[in-house]
Amino acid sequence: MTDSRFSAIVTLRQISKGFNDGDQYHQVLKQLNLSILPGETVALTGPSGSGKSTLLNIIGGFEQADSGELSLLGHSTQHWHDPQWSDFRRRSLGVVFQQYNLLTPLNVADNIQFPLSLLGEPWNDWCDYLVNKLGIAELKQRAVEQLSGGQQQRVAIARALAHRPALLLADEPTGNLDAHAGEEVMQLLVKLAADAGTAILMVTHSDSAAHYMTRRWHLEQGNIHE
Ligand SMILES: Nc1ncnc2c1ncn2[C@@H]1O[C@H](COP(=O)(O)OP(=O)(O)OP(=O)(O)O)[C@@H](O)[C@H]1O
Repeated sequence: MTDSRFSAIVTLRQISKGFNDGDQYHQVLKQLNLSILPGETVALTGPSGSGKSTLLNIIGGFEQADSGELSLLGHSTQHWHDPQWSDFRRRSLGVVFQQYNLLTPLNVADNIQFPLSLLGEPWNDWCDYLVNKLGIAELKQRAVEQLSGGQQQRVAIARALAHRPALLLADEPTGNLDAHAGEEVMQLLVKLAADAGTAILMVTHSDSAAHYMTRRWHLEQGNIHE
């Protein structure tokens, strides 16, 4: 599915999105033109309700824009249906949420291997590297619900990067952690994504988390200010 000629991982052209709020129409995203290059890291900031999650959801294919064009890995998604979106997500997308969203019937190792198992691939040296760097190698057989929040977020990061996706979407990844654990998680996230060659788009309300990214998109009243 990848096209060797593409230069941007994500390209938005004139992307708009709005919602009906009672009898009022509220335009959340106004004709946005944006792109993310391979390996770039972008913090997406803005007031509550400004549309950060909506933009992330559009890029991940979880919501549709009202108009405009989204291209991923050099392919227009205009005519994509479920199989194309599933293929993109399986091969090229990792996600990290504030609420870890780990698979609770599975242990740590099985959670991390999950994206690889969808591709028919086994645990590999990269997975060992991830768990060692994240300090969770000793926890591989543990049930995820027995772990602390910081440990669960480390497992979520390993799972998101196990298949070395081109793009990681993160929504408030340090939102549930104390300041110290949040700093540690951000340092690891940035280092390991760089090792994997993964670009990051991260929604955050935290200035200190945003500083770990090389670019910042500030979303306000439907427009992005960089
Ligand atoms: N499915 C929906 N139906 C109607 N309105 C929606 C829907 N999804 C989002 N909205 C509205 O769009 C606006 C943007 O929401 P969004 O969740 O993207 O903001 P956000 O910047 O991520 O907010 P927060 O920082 O509080 O998480 C809000 O006014 C929200 O109420």
